[in-house]
Amino acid sequence: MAATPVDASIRVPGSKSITNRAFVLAALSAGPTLIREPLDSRDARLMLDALTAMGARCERVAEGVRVHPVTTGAETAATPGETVEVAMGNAGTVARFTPALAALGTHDVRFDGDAAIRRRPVGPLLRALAELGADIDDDGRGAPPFIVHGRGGLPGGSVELDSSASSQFLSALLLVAPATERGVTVRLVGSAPPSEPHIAMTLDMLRRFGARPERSGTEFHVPPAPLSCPDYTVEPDLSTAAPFVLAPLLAGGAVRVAGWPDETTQPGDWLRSLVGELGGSAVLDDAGLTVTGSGAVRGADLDLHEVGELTPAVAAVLCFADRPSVISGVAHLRGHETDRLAALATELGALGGNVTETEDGLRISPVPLHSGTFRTYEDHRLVMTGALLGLRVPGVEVENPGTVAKTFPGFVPAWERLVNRPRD
Ligand SMILES: O=C(O)C1=C[C@@H](OP(=O)(O)O)[C@@H](O)[C@H](O)C1
Ligand SMILES: C=C(OP(=O)(O)O)C(=O)O
Repeated sequence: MAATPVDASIRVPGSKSITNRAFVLAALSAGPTLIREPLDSRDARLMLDALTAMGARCERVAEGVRVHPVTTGAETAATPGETVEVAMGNAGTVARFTPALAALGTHDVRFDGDAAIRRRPVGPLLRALAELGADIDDDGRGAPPFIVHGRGGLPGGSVELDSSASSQFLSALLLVAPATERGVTVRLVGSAPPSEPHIAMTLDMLRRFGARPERSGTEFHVPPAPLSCPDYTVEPDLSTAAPFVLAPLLAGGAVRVAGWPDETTQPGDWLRSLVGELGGSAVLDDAGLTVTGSGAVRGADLDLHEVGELTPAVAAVLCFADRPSVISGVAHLRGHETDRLAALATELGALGGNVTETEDGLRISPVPLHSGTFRTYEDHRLVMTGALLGLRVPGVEVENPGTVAKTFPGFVPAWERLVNRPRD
């Protein structure tokens, strides 16, 4: 079916990855940090709640959020001897970045969350933290729920880490490293971590907060350092922008995304080159990013190892390409919000699609799709996938769209404005 061309200007909320790193670094800083244009979503709130439970004070102010660090927190949420509860929801950033902070405090902190987070990998990180001096009780399961017994500090030191299941393990160690007594040296073992831009983001933000991280290939060193960044502005989330940026490829027309940064460590910036490869055009200027498309999509073989979180949106577009496509390098998506490879193969298949799982990705052979329910497994990015499919397939019902609140509570009205634009 020929879709109605889109023509929209949109603004997406702040980056989840930058917001939650900024909150953590602010909580470890010497003084208060004003974080401007932060994301306000389920994952961001879970992060603020976790930091508050561990003694930080987080104030919503007109300009954004002001975080008063753990060290100056007037009161912790718990009385001495009481176990602090941290709810991680299904937020990878909360699950991976906050346990180390609990080691710095003096309480017992119990971490748990949605059923899905109990299935997401965290074992290699917990083992590394224990080697750096954290006292962690996980009954040897390497999964939530687990308790971190705060000992008032983290000695630090050298550790080997297999971060191939998630780059967030490495980011977690690097983020806490300046607050450790001896600093942290991490030597990566096993296959390369995914999401290299997110590692660059961690190093960049550590520098912005005054730390001096060093990297030599697979070895990282962060010496102890006082952190400070009184004023930090969060970039728009370019991965949240993905469905909007890709919409003109499926529907034709144009979408402008305001505030697209000239330079960024966000993986979503790769969308600019992807759009060209799939047959559209993307122009970055003072107005932001403008993407145009004709509704015709070129197939492509794509290694998404570095930008795995974009896979669900990209897979939707490739279902309408002029030839079969292969997505590779993303075996780790089986440990994301849900097993994304299984979910995409199953749900695209349920609409008539020919999508099969490979060892490390998906093979997508374009065939006509039909109406039906697109199940979303409490995964925000699958809601976005279903929305994209709806541009070309009448009668796609996206199950539980509210789950998109993990990163973009306003997604549904924003998408409706894109799709139901007033006619000229
Ligand atoms: O550090 C981060 O903010 C993230 C890293 C990536 O995790 P993985 O390396 O586990 O894919 C990414 O997929 C996730 O959405 C956010
Ligand atoms: C993998 C993702 O999230 P999380 O931060 O929970 O890992 C994602 O947003 O695609």
